[in-house]
Amino acid sequence: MDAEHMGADLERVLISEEEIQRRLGEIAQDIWDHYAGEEFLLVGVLKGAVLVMADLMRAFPGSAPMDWMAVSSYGSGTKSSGVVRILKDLDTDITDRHVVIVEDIIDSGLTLSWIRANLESRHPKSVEICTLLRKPDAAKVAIDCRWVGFDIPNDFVVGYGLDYDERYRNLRVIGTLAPHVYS
Ligand SMILES: O=P(O)(O)OC[C@H]1O[C@H](OP(=O)(O)OP(=O)(O)O)[C@H](O)[C@@H]1O
Ligand SMILES: Nc1nc2[nH]cnc2c(=O)[nH]1
Repeated sequence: MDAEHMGADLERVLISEEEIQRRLGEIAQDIWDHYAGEEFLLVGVLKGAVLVMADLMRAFPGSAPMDWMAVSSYGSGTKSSGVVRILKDLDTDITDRHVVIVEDIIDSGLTLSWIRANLESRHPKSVEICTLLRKPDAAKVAIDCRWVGFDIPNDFVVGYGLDYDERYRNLRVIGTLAPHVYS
């Protein structure tokens, strides 16, 4: 599908490219200041967080190591199943290290609450969460999230890493899909 058709599938743009980049710049500085020279490991959750990770880490004043996990929670549907399975685990031993989980979105919160508990059981020095998006009205479990880019309404969104059936991840904006896409 070409870019023009992808854009036409959006009903509404919720967050522009400029807004995303500006907010990630602010968060990057805040994370950097928070650890005050101590090393922290960025843990991205595949695949949605790929773009957040790329832009966040490039906004740091220095470098930070990264690692990735892949879990299954949504399949190809639009509802979280709540059943989380590790498809790819970390390459890194996080014992006694500061960890920042990097996510694209907290929706029901089920995925991140499971991942956080899993990582905490490995005895890290600390675990914090950074998410670009959060849907407060969709929360099924409370998540203590230190860095949130934007709170958004409880609608299914795509773009900037977020897909609908593997499409739209490469959109530079975040938006809702037009009804004709689902039918
Ligand atoms: O708060 P929750 O309701 O649990 O939803 C959030 C999860 O859903 C998305 O991943 P998805 O399973 O769609 O996989 P993907 O990142 O590979 O697209 C997102 O990246 C989070 O991991
Ligand atoms: N693409 C997409 N994936 C999600 N995973 C959890 N919530 C969402 C959402 O709103 N959009």
